[in-house]
Amino acid sequence: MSIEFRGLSKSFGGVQAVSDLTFEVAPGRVTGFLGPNGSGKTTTLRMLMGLVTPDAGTALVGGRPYAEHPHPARVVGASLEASFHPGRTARGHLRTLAPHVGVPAARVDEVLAQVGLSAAADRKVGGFSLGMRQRLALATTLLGDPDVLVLDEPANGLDPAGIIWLRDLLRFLASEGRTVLVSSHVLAEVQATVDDVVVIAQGRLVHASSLAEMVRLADSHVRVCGPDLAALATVAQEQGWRVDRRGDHLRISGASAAQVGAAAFAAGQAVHELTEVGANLEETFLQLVSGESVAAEKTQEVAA
Ligand SMILES: Nc1ncnc2c1ncn2[C@@H]1O[C@H](COP(=O)(O)OP(=O)(O)OP(=O)(O)O)[C@@H](O)[C@H]1O
Repeated sequence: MSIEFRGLSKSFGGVQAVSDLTFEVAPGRVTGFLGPNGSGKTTTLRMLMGLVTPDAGTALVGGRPYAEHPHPARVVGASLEASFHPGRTARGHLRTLAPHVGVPAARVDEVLAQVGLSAAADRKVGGFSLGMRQRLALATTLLGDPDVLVLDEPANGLDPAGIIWLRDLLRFLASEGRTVLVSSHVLAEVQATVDDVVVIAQGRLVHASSLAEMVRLADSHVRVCGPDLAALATVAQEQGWRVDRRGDHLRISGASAAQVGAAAFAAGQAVHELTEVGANLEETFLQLVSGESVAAEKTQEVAA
């Protein structure tokens, strides 16, 4: 079940929170919805869930507005409005929700186990850490076994082990064919989790692609040195890789260090240095959201 945003706009007083936003979120993949603080992520997700009325445009899940699904909570699990009564236990909180979602009480213990909260099931939520609250919020979204998960900053408050756990869970849920949309203001936080990225700034779309394509945009390359740079350049060009000569080394794009090393070895060319220079994704992300022209031009190339 895909999510579709078409020409979505919303302003609050004089503030244009979301402006003519159009993008799609595919099933079976984890999509990162990224943008700096105040860029309009939460407002967009709230419009998807029918909590805010757009000034223009549509936000559809599986081809219709969220509220028009016969059992909406069985279709979309969203962590936007997660609030817990501090005096209630984790199990009690989920048991209260179960009838509204339309699932039997037995489902509660399943989702508590899924998020690693079985041992804390009968503890009061008021005493929960931020990470435990995040897990409970996730349990809430999973209650209706929905096809679509919409998670607002789910990694907030999780420790490193918790972040790895969340990554594995989200990847598993996507592998089951679910649509997983995860908002974050830090690309690095979701980089290892997401398949696709949607970046917004000041309410506008600035980039939408697979993560792989964004890595290409970030221009990762292999740095190679050797006694005969001209011969090494010819070897790389024959493989169809892009080669730039930079002083005492070559910068080769479109290949891994292993591929460059193997090609040089096959051609009998000595290599003195072979370094894979990782894509600086965070820098690309910051360029995108600050609207720097270089990144914008590159984005248009990708879009074309
Ligand atoms: N109910 C509201 N009334 C007035 N202004 C609002 C309201 N909701 C959002 N805004 C404004 O709209 C803009 C976008 O806010 P939004 O919360 O959607 O951003 P965000 O990308 O989710 O930010 P963050 O990462 O900080 O959560 C901000 O300028 C915010 O102040």
